[in-house]
Amino acid sequence: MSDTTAPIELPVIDITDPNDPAVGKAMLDAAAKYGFLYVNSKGSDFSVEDVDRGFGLSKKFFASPAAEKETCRITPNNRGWSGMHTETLDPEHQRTSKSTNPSIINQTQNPSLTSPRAMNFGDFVNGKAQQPLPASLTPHESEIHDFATLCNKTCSRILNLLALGLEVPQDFLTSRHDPSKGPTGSILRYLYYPSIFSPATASYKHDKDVRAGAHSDYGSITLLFQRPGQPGLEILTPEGTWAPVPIVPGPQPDAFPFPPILVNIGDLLSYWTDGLLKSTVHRVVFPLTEQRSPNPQDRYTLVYFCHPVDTTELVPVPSKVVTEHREKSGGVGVVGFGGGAGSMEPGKRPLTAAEHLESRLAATYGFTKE
Ligand SMILES: O=C(O)CCC(=O)C(=O)O
Ligand SMILES: [Fe+2]
Repeated sequence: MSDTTAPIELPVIDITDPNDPAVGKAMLDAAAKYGFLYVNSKGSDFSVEDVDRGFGLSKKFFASPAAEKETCRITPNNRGWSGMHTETLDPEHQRTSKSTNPSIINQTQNPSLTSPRAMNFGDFVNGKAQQPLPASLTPHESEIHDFATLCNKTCSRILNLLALGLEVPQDFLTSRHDPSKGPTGSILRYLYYPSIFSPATASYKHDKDVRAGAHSDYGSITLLFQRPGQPGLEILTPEGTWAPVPIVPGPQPDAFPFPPILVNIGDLLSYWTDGLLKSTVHRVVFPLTEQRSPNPQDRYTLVYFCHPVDTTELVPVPSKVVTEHREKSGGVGVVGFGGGAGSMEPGKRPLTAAEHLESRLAATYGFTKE
């Protein structure tokens, strides 16, 4: 299942009008077929400057001294900085050696492991981060908060359109993702992947090593901002091959003010819709095209993982589209992690969003709640 095939062609959806049922249908179809789609940057809530500023802050952070980053090392609430070797996204394949013993690969001191450098920001309260910020970012707290707020606004458009496609009350999803109603698991994340030519990764091979192991995301939807000339994302197709996702789709790269925002469905929304919406496995590699480029670049991405308010109960979505899917697929099968919301046992209370997230984080970081 490790062949890399032709790049995948995903639809680009214009979300300027979040109340257009035809757009809602197109959004739902893409989410059900691929689990991935692009949102046209033109109809999003972001200006070119907003996105440039976000990438500028990320670069500033990753260029700052390690001792400064250490002051905000990642904690069990998933906030903070992780250098290499903290995440175990896909322990089977995330290695350079041929060893197949996961207990060896899983050791954080194993120098052959690679994982992205990341900085995670959780909810802001009244514009204030609820976590230590490093010296490089303390003067920029309000800009980081503004970026996260824009992400949440764009997610609201997308969730509104998905609700239209699902034919449920239009605010069914947005009202459950409103951070003013309480803490959420949402995370804004800066990511940095050195190019295969950088000293940190020079011994790596494009066909053996990955920059971020195969995984699915945990939340409802994820926004991914990418820069031209910094490819690497691949998604697992239903045929079991890896398909690269172009940064700018289509024949006219200049058609967009900045590269379209890549959106994908996470495990929670897949669980909530009994697998109708797909939480597609993806990974980040050192692409061959990039290695052959005369000017190979490090890859920086900005990611926003949108989660519901923690206390949201993941009751079955009251959607006839979901019900039809459930009936057609012969009941709820294995959906993400722990079955689907529709397989709730009588008399048992539904899982909350916070419980769903906790179970996924425990699997990735080995964190367990006391
Ligand atoms: O940086 C990327 O391209 C993807 C990141 C990603 O998949 C993640 O952080 O979950
Ligand atoms: Fe991901």
